[in-house]
Amino acid sequence: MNTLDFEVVNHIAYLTIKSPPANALSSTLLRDLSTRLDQIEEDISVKAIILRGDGKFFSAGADIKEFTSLQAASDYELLAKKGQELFDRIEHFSVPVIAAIHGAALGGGLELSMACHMRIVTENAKLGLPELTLGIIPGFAGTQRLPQYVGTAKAYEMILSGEPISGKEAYSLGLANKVVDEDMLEQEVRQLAEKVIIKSKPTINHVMQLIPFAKTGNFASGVDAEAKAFGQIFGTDDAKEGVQAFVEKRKPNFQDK
Ligand SMILES: C/C=C/C(=O)SCCNC(=O)CCNC(=O)[C@H](O)C(C)(C)COP(=O)(O)OP(=O)(O)OC[C@H]1O[C@@H](n2cnc3c(N)ncnc32)[C@H](O)[C@@H]1OP(=O)(O)O
Repeated sequence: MNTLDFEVVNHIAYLTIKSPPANALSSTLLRDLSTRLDQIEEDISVKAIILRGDGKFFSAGADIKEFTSLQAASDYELLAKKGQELFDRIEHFSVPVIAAIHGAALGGGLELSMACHMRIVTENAKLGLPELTLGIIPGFAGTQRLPQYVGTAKAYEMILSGEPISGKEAYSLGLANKVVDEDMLEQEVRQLAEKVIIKSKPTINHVMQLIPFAKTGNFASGVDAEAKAFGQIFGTDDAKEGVQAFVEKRKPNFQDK
């Protein structure tokens, strides 16, 4: 798989988009990403994923050059559906994905990062949905996810003007969890992942299932699922260990079961 580098180190899967010059999201890259997710799902040791871009950018979006090979409206619709399904899979993945954004996350690149669970950005990164500038519209769920993060007024402005915002502004709007200097990005993202991987895997998995209920606005179903999961988690060895460790004033030793 040439479009993505992949390695697992200390419970963290590193997925690095490697598709020069702009890390455009070609159909090959999207397929490779899906295959890597399959692989990660099989690897019970993985407790966090870091998604990043090699070279100058995180990703400049869908591969504009590939668009010229498509003809019918149904071909474009299928392309959008495939991207949407993959990003939906990421949003509902059982392991958290942290996007490390530098350079640019534009169009499909921003849409991909918005499907991730957390984003750390560099101050000068450009984040935007410039599709209208190309005479097209966002197709990988950008019209739906962007307002969830920045509110509808800012989403209208960003999509209709086509102008990107900086990493600094993305953080101030709540689109990013943290803004950092470019030379600190790798370290900051790893430190966040390290805070996740010391947790018990069943607790991570439950949270990953529960938070998406909040996004769909289905509060009643969400709290119902939360209560069931809360009941289940108390049957695990790690819950017993975590509570016991608190009482004994020591750090827990989780076994991920
Ligand atoms: C459903 C989803 C839809 C979409 O995502 S539509 C795509 C939305 N994205 C965009 O419109 C972004 C387009 N790209 C840019 O605005 C700029 O580029 C950048 C800001 C990312 C970088 O600007 P700079 O540093 O000046 O570099 P450069 O010379 O423009 O680009 C370097 C090379 O990268 C190719 N490239 C850039 N973006 C894409 C892309 N999205 N798809 C395919 N190729 C891309 C260029 O053509 C060029 O290539 P060469 O060196 O061969 O001329």
